[in-house]
Amino acid sequence: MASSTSTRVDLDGNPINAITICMIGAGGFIGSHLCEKLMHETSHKVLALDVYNDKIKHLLEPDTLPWHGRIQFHRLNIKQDSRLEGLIKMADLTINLAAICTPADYNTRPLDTIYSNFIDALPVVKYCSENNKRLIHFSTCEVYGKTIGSFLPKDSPLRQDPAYYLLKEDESPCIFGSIEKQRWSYACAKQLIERLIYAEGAENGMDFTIVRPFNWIGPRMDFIPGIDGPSEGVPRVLACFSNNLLRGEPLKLVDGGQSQRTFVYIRDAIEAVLLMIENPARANRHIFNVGNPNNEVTVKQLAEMMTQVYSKVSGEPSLESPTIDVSSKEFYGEGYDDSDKRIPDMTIINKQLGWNPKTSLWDLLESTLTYQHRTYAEAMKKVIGKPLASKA
Ligand SMILES: NC(=O)c1ccc[n+]([C@@H]2O[C@H](COP(=O)([O-])OP(=O)(O)OC[C@H]3O[C@@H](n4cnc5c(N)ncnc54)[C@H](O)[C@@H]3O)[C@@H](O)[C@H]2O)c1
Ligand SMILES: O=c1ccn([C@@H]2O[C@H](COP(=O)(O)OP(=O)(O)O[C@H]3OC[C@@H](O)[C@H](O)[C@H]3O)[C@@H](O)[C@H]2O)c(=O)[nH]1
Repeated sequence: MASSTSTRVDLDGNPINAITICMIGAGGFIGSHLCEKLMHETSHKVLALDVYNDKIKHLLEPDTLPWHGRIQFHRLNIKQDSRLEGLIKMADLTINLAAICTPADYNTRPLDTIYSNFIDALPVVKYCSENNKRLIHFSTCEVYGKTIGSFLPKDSPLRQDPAYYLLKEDESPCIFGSIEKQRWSYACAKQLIERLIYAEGAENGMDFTIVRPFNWIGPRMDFIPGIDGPSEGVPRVLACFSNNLLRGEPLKLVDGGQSQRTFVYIRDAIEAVLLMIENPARANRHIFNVGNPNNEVTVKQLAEMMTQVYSKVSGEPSLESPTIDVSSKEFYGEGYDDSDKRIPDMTIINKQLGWNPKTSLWDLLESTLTYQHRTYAEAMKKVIGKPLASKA
């Protein structure tokens, strides 16, 4: 149930007034969690824009929901829809989440990736700037690319020095591979739109906040191939590994699974976004890393942990050989490349918003894989036509 605005205050003790938010890409993974949070815990209104609404249907129907009238879905493609400017004008704040953001697309559909992450975001920035509207734009940790340390010899002690790997919003360079490594089409398009937004702030006084998510994961992320997405589709790693576990097949480790990632629970990350929404004076003109530096693993370790957790929550024994190595060329095709290591520096978000993530990797995997099992195990059983062991 929404709490009344008079009882909620911002970080400086001022009452929070209800606003209208134009959320583009509201039907996706992050958007669905943000809409849920806004409906359950605030009095803000949401104009939810997307081409799909499956992940927010539970918030839109039936009319008897306590937040009825505070969320309105507009099915539109921002590539070509004259309603966009009007909807941005109706709102106090625009949040842009719309993007192609699955690595399997970056090297195989580089044009769509660049158009989606740069060209299609241009009118959103323009309408916000021209109409003096605040913009929260979703960028990515991928704008950092590779760490400086990755260019040092493998046995160099400097690789252990945070100066060579810690990713800082206001200091770290953006290091991408060569143009034929089309993996970087996404990071490069995101970097250019960040620079454009920053320039709108500097030259035209636009109020903006840029978010750089570091591998946010949780329920409703992407799709399970052959169940609620194309059988030949390749989602992000959480859904790829969930799919393997649901099918009882080995998890595929791209190039041995040696890349490192830090994973943050979606619910923790959404807390950070709500702080940005409700504390504009502290969030405007800032770029924020949002991740959990304490949850670092190699992809191989992630696979091992997910195998253990899934066995616990499903009651099914794990395979004798739970993982299998696959080359990146075989898995993603020509032009794939990878970020070696991603640890967010938390100084700026701590200082401006006092935010810290709370959930350990084990705990977030336990709640997420419980959701995956509950949501997909029965459907998967039908697809692969073999009965699953019931939970002991
Ligand atoms: N999830 C993460 O860990 C992560 C990490 C880094 C960056 N990001 C960024 O956060 C944003 C949201 O990511 P997500 O994980 O929720 O992805 P998602 O794919 O689940 O959500 C994106 C949504 O945007 C919509 N969309 C795309 N193009 C559109 C268009 N032309 N018109 C209307 N709607 C359109 C899609 O239908 C989808 O529902 C993206 O910008 C992504 O680059 C996410
Ligand atoms: O089945 C798989 C899937 C993925 N992987 C590996 O797992 C790692 C993570 O892959 P993900 O698909 O989650 O995507 P990445 O972390 O590389 O990029 C993501 O980062 C931030 C966002 O901008 C995007 O959501 C996406 O680009 C990569 O090293 C990838 O090669 C596997 O080893 N096996």
